Amino acid sequence: MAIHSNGYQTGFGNEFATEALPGALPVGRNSPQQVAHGLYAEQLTGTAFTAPRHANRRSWLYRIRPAAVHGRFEPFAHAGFHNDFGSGPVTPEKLRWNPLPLAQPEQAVDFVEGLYTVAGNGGPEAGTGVGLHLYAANRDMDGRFFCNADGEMMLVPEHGRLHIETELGVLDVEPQQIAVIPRGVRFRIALPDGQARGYVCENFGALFKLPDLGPIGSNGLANPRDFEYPQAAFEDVEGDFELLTKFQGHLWRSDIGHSPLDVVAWHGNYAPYRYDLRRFNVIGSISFDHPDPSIFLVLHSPSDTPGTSSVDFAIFAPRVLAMRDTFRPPWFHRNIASEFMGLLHGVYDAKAEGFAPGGCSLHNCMTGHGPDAATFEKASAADLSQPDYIDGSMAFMFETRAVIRPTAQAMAAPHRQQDYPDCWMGLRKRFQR
Ligand SMILES: O=C(O)Cc1cc(O)ccc1O
Ligand SMILES: [Fe+2]
Repeated sequence: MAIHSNGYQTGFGNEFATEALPGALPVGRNSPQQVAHGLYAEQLTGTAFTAPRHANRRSWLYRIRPAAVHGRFEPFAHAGFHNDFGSGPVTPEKLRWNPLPLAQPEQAVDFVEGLYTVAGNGGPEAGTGVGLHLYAANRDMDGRFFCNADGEMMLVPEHGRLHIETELGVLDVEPQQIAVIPRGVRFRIALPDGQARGYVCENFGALFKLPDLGPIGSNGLANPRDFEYPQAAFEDVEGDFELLTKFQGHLWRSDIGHSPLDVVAWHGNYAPYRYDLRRFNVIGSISFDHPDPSIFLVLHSPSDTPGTSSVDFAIFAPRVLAMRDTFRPPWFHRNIASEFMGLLHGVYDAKAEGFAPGGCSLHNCMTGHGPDAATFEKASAADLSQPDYIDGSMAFMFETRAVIRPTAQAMAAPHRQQDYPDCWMGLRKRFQR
């Protein structure tokens, strides 16, 4: 069973129209008395009906059976994937993890089974915050579909491609590309390389959007036309399938006698999309000093406080550092925001070693951090007459307004680096009167 991509349409949040069978989309109305080809019309809203026009997101789906047609929900156990970020004490310690081990051949694990919750804040009930998860999988979702009613999901592959079949069409992504699947959209993931590993940000707050550019002007950072949305693609298949739904932090299952990937045509602006991080137009200092990493913002979910995001997704992409009389890597700092980082490729410029592709780190609110001792020694003696070319490296950060709470399983994980804080202990006193 596989649905092939019918290609993409471009432009962040555009009003798209796509049909996999000619004539399937109604013209001039959304809900005619009879839809062509005997399809059902169904609306999917991602914002309040009355959200301002510029922020309003909804799509009309023309499908073989409405989404309501499936068996009864019952709880589905998945101990590793949840939104239980706890309410007790949370350590201010600097934390780092080695990559989650790849799924082992003796155990077949699909994308959903392979989800592992590292940390998070807020939750689906609060309607703000994030769930931060990893995945490690080695088999296709077979006869199983997934849907997240708690938030949109940003998938950030680090190893292996993902073939993501959704109700609205297919997204193919490889490491250094991301996919965003809107809240409520049903999907199935196949692994063309047989192995996959990466990160997931589950966004409980406002939908991810592109940042305003202010004095940067009308171009730069992630450009809207580089966001790709699928053309409609469907299957007409019956069988004994399973629909898993994440609802209020827990998984539920129901039988479904047909594939829910049966949307023949759709139109609207609420749809899955992909973006290639290598298309990010990096802007930085061309005189002196290292700017704040907000300059590297790809997408953000705003909070109710102007200028303060619920979550920012920023990337550290290949770039040239030519600043004069400047300590070029990230400075030492303590921030009000909390920072969860991952590495997709290469070496991150603030950490000489120990931060591996597939690994992650957490520096919470006001926790002092910055370059490790080896990076500091190197960069404070570097020859600044030449530019530094940061090539072949891609790191990212989910930065949140609220403190990020690591899960009990992440704190106890064998792949947690217990000695991580030691990487700063070699920063000796340099002071001289
Ligand atoms: O801690 C980090 O490595 C992320 C980071 C990078 C940067 O360039 C400036 C601030 C910051 O938190
Ligand atoms: Fe930081």
